[in-house]
Amino acid sequence: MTLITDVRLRRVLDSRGNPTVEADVLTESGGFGRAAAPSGASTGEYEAIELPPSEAIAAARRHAIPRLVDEVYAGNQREVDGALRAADGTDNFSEVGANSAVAISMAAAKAGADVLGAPLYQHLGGAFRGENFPTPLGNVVGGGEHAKEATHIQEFLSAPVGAPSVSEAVFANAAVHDRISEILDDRDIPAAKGDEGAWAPPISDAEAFEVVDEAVSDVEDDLGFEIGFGLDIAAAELYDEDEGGYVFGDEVKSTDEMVDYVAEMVAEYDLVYVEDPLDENDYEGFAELTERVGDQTLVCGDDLFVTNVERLQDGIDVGAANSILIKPNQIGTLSDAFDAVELAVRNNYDAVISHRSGETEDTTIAHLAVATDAAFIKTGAVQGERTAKLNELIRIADDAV
Ligand SMILES: O=C(O)[C@@H](CO)OP(=O)(O)O
Ligand SMILES: [Mg+2]
Repeated sequence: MTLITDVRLRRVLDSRGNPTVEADVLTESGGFGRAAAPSGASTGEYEAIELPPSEAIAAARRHAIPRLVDEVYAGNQREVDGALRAADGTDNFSEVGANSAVAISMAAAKAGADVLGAPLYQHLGGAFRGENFPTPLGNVVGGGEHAKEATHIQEFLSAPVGAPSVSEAVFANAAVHDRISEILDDRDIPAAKGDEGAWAPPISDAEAFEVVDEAVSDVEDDLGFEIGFGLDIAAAELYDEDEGGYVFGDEVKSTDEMVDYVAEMVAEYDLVYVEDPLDENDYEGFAELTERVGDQTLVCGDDLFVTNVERLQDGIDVGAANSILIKPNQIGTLSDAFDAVELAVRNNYDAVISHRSGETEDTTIAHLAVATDAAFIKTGAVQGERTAKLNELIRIADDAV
């Protein structure tokens, strides 16, 4: 075990060109770890608080760093994360900022791995991890809060569930992304890209279903293994209480209509995954949908659970879903993210480790997915800050990290 001897914080760019927090953690024996906080656009109401990076850095320097330097061992993740929580003193990291907290938490884990001479996934998950790999969910068409003048549904996600290896799965998602641009071209539809590199064409959700279905089938035929697709509806962003439901342009769907719509899409397109199909406060609606389609598809809570064990437990109690999205920056530390995965797994929920729409080159979530033996990882299909994680998964599988 080696003591943390220095924590350095700085502002760096994220993929949207916004500043974010990067942390370096150094140890007595020369260990080093570096990590950066991602940032959401369609953030959940109950997420831990992201402060403006300069404020988060100043607060962490004042409150957190003195509790870590010469006090805590880098390899003891619970102690690192406990010190961060104690330094903050709130439930939601509103003093220190979840962005500073998560950057330090992840950098300390990397320093701990460095000291051991082990890859991060092994330090976090143990000696027997590294055999199973998550299926990557690749965002190939999208809109919502991630792109203007595009689909109402935030993400259409390619899901190569039959891929024989993680590398083939990663290339399959890139091929679906590419095939979609050809199909759009054939239909004379111009398409910009959204924040995560997905195509953001000015088409209806109904047409997007058709296009993605065609692309997925074509690539499935080419590659010879099963590729399905799924959605992140990000329904909290569509929900408007004053309008009395979910706003899809000129049409407003009531909760019952929304449940029917999603259930119909699951049946029609054999969807393998549906994230945030209803508002983040609607446990009941989630439970009704899960009752209807939970044996056919994953119903995943992102804004609903915000990687928070209390919200997850509430969901488990009412049967709200069968899967949880895990985003370390939604809760602030790796220990909290692990606790959420463990509670999920104990209750037969699949964990899906996820990026944010604002990302950096940081690859921690690739290791987290392998360390937790997660069923899926959602980290885009193309674009540098997304491929950083996908390529790291390929390296982990190749024993080359
Ligand atoms: O809703 C989501 O799942 C994410 C990532 O795709 O988006 P954001 O980071 O904007 O919350
Ligand atoms: Mg989401």
